[in-house]
Amino acid sequence: MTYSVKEIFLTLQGEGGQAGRVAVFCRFTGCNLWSGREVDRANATCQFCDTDFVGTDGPGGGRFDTAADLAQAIDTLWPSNDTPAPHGQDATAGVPDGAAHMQAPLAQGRKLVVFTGGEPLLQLDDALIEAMHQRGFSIAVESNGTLPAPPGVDWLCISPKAGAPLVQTSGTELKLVFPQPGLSPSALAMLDFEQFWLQPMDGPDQAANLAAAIRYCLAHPQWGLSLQTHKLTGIP
Ligand SMILES: C[S@@+](CC[C@H](N)C(=O)[O-])C[C@H]1O[C@@H](n2cnc3c(N)ncnc32)[C@H](O)[C@@H]1O
Ligand SMILES: Nc1nc2[nH]cc(C(=O)O)c2c(=O)[nH]1
Ligand code: SF4
Ligand SMILES: [Mg+2]
Repeated sequence: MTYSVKEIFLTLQGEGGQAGRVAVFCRFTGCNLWSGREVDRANATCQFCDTDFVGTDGPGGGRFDTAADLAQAIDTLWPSNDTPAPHGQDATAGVPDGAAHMQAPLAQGRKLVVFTGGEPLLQLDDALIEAMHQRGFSIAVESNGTLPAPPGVDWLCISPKAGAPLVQTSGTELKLVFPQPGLSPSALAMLDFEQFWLQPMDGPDQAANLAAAIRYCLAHPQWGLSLQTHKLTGIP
């Protein structure tokens, strides 16, 4: 399996229930709901995408022939931690990388990779999940929910899109870009997720979308507000 990757970068998770956490982002090339070309946007199933996922020319991007090669490239970006943690505790001290996933999967301080795209479930497979776990990473995924998630994902974020079939109806967090004509939060509220977020649609109507999302959350407390904090802070 060859993996096609737009970019790999270290940043803070900007969105959802893990906002603020340090993570390596691996952005796969390609999506099943839009070609990524501006000439195709108006006819795409998903028309509001804020991301360039075309090609392999971003920082750290490229084609990786094996899961081991891609896992190594991702691991290289995790900051080497030579500063002792408080109280002499290191979350991973004495834990061989191969056994690190026996710890609480999302424990703070653990290595974290976020697979996104494009649509990561077009490429993420068992071999890559195994290779990341072997290196001590917890695995988060940002998906549009049109494809089934493989087992072993530690944090699964599903962001459904109006007009696209929702196949993956369970996960950790459901993060709905809001508003989307034809896809009401009430149609998703009974699905099997631990957290429910409204994320205001970025674009020309961002201010109105933010106000509408806040109003909806205040009236429907099952839902919380997810801000794209990386855009507020100016980080990738
Ligand atoms: C670029 S997508 C890639 C992952 C996957 N294809 C998906 O759609 O979930 C990453 C996240 O950004 C969200 N997103 C994309 N465009 C957005 C926009 N204009 N405003 C707010 N969120 C957006 C998506 O819904 C998704 O949660
Ligand atoms: N900082 C940061 N957080 C993010 N959370 C989801 C993102 C994505 O594009 O999938 C994203 C992103 O692009 N940057
Ligand atoms: S599904 Fe995700 S990556 Fe694909 S076009 Fe929509 S927001 Fe962008
Ligand atoms: Mg993004």
